[in-house]
Amino acid sequence: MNLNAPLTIALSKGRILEQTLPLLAHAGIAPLEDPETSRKLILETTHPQVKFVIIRASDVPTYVQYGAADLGVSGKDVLLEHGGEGLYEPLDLGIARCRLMVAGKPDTQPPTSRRLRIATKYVHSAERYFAARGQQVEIIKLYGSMELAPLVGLADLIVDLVESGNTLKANGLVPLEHIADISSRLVVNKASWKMKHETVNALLTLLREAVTTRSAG
Ligand SMILES: Nc1ncnc2c1ncn2[C@@H]1O[C@H](COP(=O)(O)OP(=O)(O)OP(=O)(O)O)[C@@H](O)[C@H]1O
Ligand SMILES: O=P(O)(O)OC[C@H]1O[C@H](OP(=O)(O)OP(=O)(O)O)[C@H](O)[C@@H]1O
Repeated sequence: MNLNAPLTIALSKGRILEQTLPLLAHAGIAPLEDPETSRKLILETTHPQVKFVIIRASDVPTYVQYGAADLGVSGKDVLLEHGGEGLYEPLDLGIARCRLMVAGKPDTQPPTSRRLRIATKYVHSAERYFAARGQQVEIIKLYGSMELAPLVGLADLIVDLVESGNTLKANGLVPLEHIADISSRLVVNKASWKMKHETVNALLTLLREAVTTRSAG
């Protein structure tokens, strides 16, 4: 790929990196070191104009919003929380697919003397969802292991990601309501989109092609 401007791409370790690397490989871009084992946070790639920055999944929109990275790959769950300011979201990569759901114990009854308590990492999505239904709830912000909250009486329900349902099942919980289908998106800094349009567009075309080829295969 012929790029006439340098590009920084923000990626997070784990499933996003694992599933994005084959798509980037289609564009001739591969890291020079294994990002899963390297301690480096900035990685050179096989393309002299492209580097990766390796950050937490929930930090990707922030790096891209402020232009510290031109592009990034971010779960729609994270983008819904971030709000999408300063970003374009031109391509659904169709990876890291799951659902954002309300879940709880199968016999959950709404409390009579207080508001329903919802434990979640997804505060904004949960607030929007229950507000749209006219339900007054108390949101309890957690950073992980949401499934524990209903088991120990911290919350009545949780809002979390569900893929196979195994995590819920292992903890005696059931999915109750579907909030949103989630997949990872290519995000682009708005200024980079304008200033480096030709370069960003060249990469976007190749990634779109990789996504289409993979879906067909
Ligand atoms: N079980 C799952 N199946 C499929 N996709 C998932 C699953 N869990 C999370 N995802 C998607 O993958 C993205 C990255 O998840 P990952 O577990 O790598 O990071 P994280 O631990 O949620 O993020 P952070 O480190 O910022 O807290 C999520 O934002 C979501 O879009
Ligand atoms: O329905 P399942 O297939 O069980 O997947 C759902 C689980 O996956 C995610 O956690 P993950 O495994 O990514 O751990 P993390 O939240 O610590 O990153 C999510 O937070 C759920 O706990």
